[in-house]
Amino acid sequence: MSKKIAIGGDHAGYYHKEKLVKWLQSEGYEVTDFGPFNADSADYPDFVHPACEAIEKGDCDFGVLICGSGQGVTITANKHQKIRAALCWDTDLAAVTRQHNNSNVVCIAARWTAYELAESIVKTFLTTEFEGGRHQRRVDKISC
Ligand SMILES: O=C(CO)[C@H](O)[C@H](O)[C@H](O)COP(=O)(O)O
Repeated sequence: MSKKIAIGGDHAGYYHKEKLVKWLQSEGYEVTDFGPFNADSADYPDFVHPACEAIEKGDCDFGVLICGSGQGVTITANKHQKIRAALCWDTDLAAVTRQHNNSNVVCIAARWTAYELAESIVKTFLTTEFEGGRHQRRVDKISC
């Protein structure tokens, strides 16, 4: 069954998001776009919270969040109990956060990440498995 992806961000991430939606769909992912739907100035929490709620409810499997620096979407997403969001600026980080942290949301800094690299980061994130073992014990200790 195809993985279901929640995607969202803000105006600064809008153009990356639009391209990522098309690319993810072409790869066979089922994508739910939480916006924004144009490049007008927008507030990332308005789009990040609904995207994360969809993952927490099980409506989506993974999230892709994009803002200017990636910081705002990461901070917001990690307010959710069931979300482990990681800001990734290369493919090695995208792989290790899946392997070690079982992250379920990848965050991208659109103003510091060329589109082609963003696509590679998302591809690596979505195709890398959690290693479990000692990492499961640590992930279990994250919630407070
Ligand atoms: O939340 C952010 C910074 O931590 C994001 O990078 C936003 O995209 C950024 O703050 C938007 O800035 P703008 O000046 O309103 O375009």
